[in-house]
Amino acid sequence: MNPPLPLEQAQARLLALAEPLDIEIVPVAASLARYLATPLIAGRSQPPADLSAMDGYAISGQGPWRIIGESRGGAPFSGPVRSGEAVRISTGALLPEGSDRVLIQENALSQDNELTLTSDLPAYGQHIRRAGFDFSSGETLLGEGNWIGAGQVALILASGAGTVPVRRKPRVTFIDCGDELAASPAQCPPDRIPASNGAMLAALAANIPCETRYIGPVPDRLDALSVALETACESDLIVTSGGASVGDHDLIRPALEAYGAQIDFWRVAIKPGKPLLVARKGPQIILGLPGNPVSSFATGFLFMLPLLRHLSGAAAPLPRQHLFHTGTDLPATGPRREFLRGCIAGSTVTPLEEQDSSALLALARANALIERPENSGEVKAGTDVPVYLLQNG
Ligand SMILES: Nc1nc2c(c(=O)[nH]1)N[C@H]1C(S)=C(S)[C@@H](COP(=O)(O)OP(=O)(O)OC[C@H]3O[C@@H](n4cnc5c(N)ncnc54)[C@H](O)[C@@H]3O)O[C@H]1N2
Ligand code: MOO
Repeated sequence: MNPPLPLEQAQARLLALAEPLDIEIVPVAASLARYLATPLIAGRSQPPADLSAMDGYAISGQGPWRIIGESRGGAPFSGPVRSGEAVRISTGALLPEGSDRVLIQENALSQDNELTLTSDLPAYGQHIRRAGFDFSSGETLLGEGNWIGAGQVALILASGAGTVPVRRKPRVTFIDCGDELAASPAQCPPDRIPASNGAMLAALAANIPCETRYIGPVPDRLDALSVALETACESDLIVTSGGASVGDHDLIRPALEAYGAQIDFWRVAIKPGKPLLVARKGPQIILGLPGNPVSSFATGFLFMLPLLRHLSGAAAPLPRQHLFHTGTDLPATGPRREFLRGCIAGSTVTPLEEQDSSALLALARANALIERPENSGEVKAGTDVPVYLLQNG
């Protein structure tokens, strides 16, 4: 039996197994939470001309001024402004030719088309947004693999694009495996437990646009597991949970072999989540996550989400760490990298008391995973520790 892989090696191996999916062109509104498949190049400049940043008067010279017209959004003033002249102007309106600054209306008095100052003269160029100061036509605005959020949606539209190239959405099938699992939480016999991992993993993936499907719970029988895997044969990714360990009824490995998948690696030196199994069949990837709910969650967070981001074309698919002070002393660790469920309050993260890999109450109360390096000594309260932010509370 090979020793468990170190975390970074296992993550790199998983991502190297799969290519980002094919490119499709979608309307900008449909690109939210996806990743740019090509760099974004500006098709226009923003602003397209010098604009006023305030409501007031575009002026030329020292004043007083004679008001000769108006420039407003969508209706610019045509013609030049000469020294001693002013044009009424709105925020965002085109600056008339010849005006060299904008006087805000709070600092001016207008009477019978005569404009006078009630405060200091604005400096040359004041309250003017110069053409192209935000971006210029032909400029690279965002790189390939950039995530598309609200700000990016606005930038893509402003750059002159109505559509955007992204990777097609991954098709994912979640399969819950185990004789002990009940499909209905409300009608769960005393010797069973409600199946919750598949729904939890689908929820974990909900921020990444995917086409998802659920199968289960599937009993611990090779024939039943084979049917489930065959049913999911069109998926880009199959995520199973349970049956990944060494027990007599842990059948994911033989079921995958019968399905024709090649096992790439099994077991990672992390706690929880050691018995993670990774396999592929052609372009399809299969993640066999451990059944313990917190182990499933941790491997979902550290492996499934990065893989989904990678398939979706993300430039940086791995989760990001942040530093927080630990609120309590943290015990020494063994040969596995540990991920403690913790709660962040202000700049402090405190591990929950219950760290068993089946403990759902502590998982639901956590909003962070605290990373503890393998073979590390005890850490004192107040020390900075690396933390992954969760979205469940
Ligand atoms: N002799 C050894 N035993 C175990 C080892 C080991 O190295 N040697 N590893 C342990 C570790 S670590 C983990 S993690 C678990 C993982 O086991 P499996 O992936 O085989 O999971 P199961 O045995 O099927 O289930 C474990 C536990 O989780 C519950 N479960 C399973 N699926 C679901 C689901 N969909 N929803 C909710 N709960 C689920 C299941 O009822 C069990 O209680 O193995 C250790 N054993
Ligand atoms: O890895 Mo298991 O996940 O320690 O319980």
